[in-house]
Amino acid sequence: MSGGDNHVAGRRHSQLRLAVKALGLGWRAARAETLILLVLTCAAAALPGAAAWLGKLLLDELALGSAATMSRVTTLVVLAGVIAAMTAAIGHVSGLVELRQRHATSIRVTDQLYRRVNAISGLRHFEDPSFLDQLRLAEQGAQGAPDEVAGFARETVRSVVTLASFAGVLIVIWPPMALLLIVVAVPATLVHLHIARLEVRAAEQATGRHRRRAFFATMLTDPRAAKEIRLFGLGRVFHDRMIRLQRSAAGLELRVAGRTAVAQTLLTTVGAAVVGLGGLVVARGVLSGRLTIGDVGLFGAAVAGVQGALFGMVFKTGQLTSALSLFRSFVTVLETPADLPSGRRTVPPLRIGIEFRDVWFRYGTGAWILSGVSLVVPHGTSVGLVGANGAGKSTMTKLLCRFYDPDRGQILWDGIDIREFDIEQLRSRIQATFQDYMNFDLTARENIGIGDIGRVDDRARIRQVAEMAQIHEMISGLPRQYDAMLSRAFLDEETQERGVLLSGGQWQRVALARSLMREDADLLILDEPNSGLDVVAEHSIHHTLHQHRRGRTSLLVSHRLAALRDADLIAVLVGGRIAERGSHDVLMAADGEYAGLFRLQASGYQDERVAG
Ligand SMILES: Nc1ncnc2c1ncn2[C@@H]1O[C@H](COP(=O)(O)OP(=O)(O)OP(=O)(O)O)[C@@H](O)[C@H]1O
Repeated sequence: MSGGDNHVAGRRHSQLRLAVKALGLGWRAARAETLILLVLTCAAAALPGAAAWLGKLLLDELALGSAATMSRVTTLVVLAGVIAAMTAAIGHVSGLVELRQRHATSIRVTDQLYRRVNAISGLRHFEDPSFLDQLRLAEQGAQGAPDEVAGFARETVRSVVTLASFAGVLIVIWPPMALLLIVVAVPATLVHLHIARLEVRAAEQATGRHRRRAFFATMLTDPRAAKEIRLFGLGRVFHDRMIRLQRSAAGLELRVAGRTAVAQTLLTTVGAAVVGLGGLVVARGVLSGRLTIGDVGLFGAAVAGVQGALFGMVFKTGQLTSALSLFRSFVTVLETPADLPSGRRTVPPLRIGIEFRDVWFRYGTGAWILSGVSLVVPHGTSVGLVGANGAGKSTMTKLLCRFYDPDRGQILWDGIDIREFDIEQLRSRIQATFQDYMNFDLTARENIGIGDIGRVDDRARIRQVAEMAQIHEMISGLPRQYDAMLSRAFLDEETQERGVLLSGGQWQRVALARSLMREDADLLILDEPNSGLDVVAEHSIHHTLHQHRRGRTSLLVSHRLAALRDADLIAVLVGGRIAERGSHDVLMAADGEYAGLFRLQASGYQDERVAG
C-alpha cells in the first residue's frame, strides 16, 4: 500500500472521532492525573471571579473613607491574599501534574507506534518515503494530540465557569458588552481555524525536508561516514545541503507565522476598541452616579475574564484542530493493514526441499527482477547461486525469508506455499547472513546471541558459533571479552568506558556467528558470507561451513566461485531466469556461462611466470 492510500484511509476519520480517540488515549495513559487536573481546573476557574468580587467589596469599603471598618478591610485583604496564594499553588501543582500526564502519554504513544512498526513484517513500507514521512508525522502528532484534547476540555470547563461568573456582572453593568465580546470572538475563531489548517499543511510539507536534514546531520557525525566525508571533502557540501533544507522548512513555518501575526494584530486591535468603548460607557456611569468605583474595578476584571475565556477557547480551538490533523497520521499508521498477511499453518520440519516455481518479482512497479525463476533446493543439499551484479540473487534470498511476496508464482516448502505459514515461525526455521548485514552497537555477546534471541545469554553456544566463525580468539583478547561494547558511538552502559571498533572482516565473522546461532534451523542462507575475509580465514571458514552444511539444506550466494565449487548444485541466474544448472563438473563440461566465469576468475589467480 502506498503512502497515498494511507492518507486516504486516514481522511475517513472525522475530527470528532479523532478527538475521542486522542482523549481515550490520554485517559488510559494517565487516569489519576486527568482527574486531578479536572478538579484543579474547576477550582482555578472559580478563583478569578471570587478575587474580583472581593476587590469590588474592598474598593467600595475604602471609598467610604473614615466610615470604613478596619476589621472588615483586614478580612477582605486576608481573603484576597489567600485566593492569590491558592491561585499560585494551583498553577504550580497543575504544571507538575500536566508534566506527569505528558510523559505518561508520550510513553504510551511511543509504545503503540513502535509495536505497530514491529508488526509490519515485510520491507516494502520501510522503503516507501511517504510512509516514512507519515511515521514521523505520527510520532509528532500523537505526542501532542491527547494533551491538546485534554487541554481543550479543561479550557472549556475553565471558560464556562469564568463566563458564568462574569457574564452576569457585565449584563448588570452594561448589557451590550457581553454581546460585543462574543461578536468579536466569532471571526477570531474562523481565523484561527484557517491558521490551524495552514500550519498542518506546512508541517506535512516540511516533514520530508526534516527527515532529509536529519540524514545529513547524521552523516556529518556518524563515525562510519567520517572517513569518506573527510577524504572526498563532503563536509561542506552536506553541511550546505542540510542548512538549505532547514532554511526551507523554517521558511514554510515562518510564512504561516507571518500570516498569524497579522491576523492576531487585527483581532487584538478590534478587541481593544471594544474594551475601550465599554470603559467609556462605565466611566460615564460613574460620573452620573449610577455606578460606584468598585463597579469600575469589577467591570474591568469581568471584561478581562470574559475576553480571556473567549479568546482562550478560540486559541485552543485552533491548536486542537492542528493537533488532531497530525493525530490522523498516528491513527493511520496504527491502522495500516498488514503488508504481508501471515498464514496460520505451522511450519513442518523440512523433509523434501524448497522450490521456486515460476517466480516473478519486481520492486513496486519497476522492471521485472525475476521473470519465471524455477529452482529446486532438495532437502539436505546445498545449492550455489551465481549471477552478475543486480541479477537478483539477494532478491531470491529475501523472497525466501518472506520479506516480500512474489508477484506471480510460488515458493514452496515441502510443497506448501510459504504464504500459508505463520511468518514468525517460518523465519525462526531459517539461519541467514545477508550481504548488507548489520553492525549493532551492542556488546560482542549480544551481537552474536541475538541470532537466537532466546539464547542471548547462552554463553557456551555463543562461544561455539564464535569459534566456528573464527572470531572467538579475537573477542577473548578484548579487555571485557564477550561483554565488550562493539561501538565507538556509545559508551559501555555499565562501565561508561569507550567501546571497541572491529575491522570489516571481523564484523563479517560476527555476523556469520550470529547467523549460526539457530541450531535447529532447517534452512541456511549465506549471501556473500566471505567477501571481507582474509585468505586464511576464508579457507578455514569455508571448511567449517562445509562441515556445518553437511546434511542441511542451504542456499549459497557468492561471487567467489571457488567457494561454491563443492555445492551439490550450482544455478546461474541470467535475465531473471535460471540459465544453467548442474554440479561444478557438469557445468564446466557444458562450457557455458558458468565455465566462462570460472575460468576468468581462476586465470586471475594464476602466476603468469608459473604458468609460463
Ligand atoms: N529494495 C529494493 N527496491 C528497489 N529495487 C531493488 C531493491 N533491492 C534491489 N533492487 C534492485 O533489484 C535488482 C537485483 O538486486 P539484487 O540485490 O537481488 O542483486 P544481486 O544479484 O544480489 O546483486 P549483487 O551481486 O550485486 O549482490 C537490482 O537491479 C537492484 O537495483
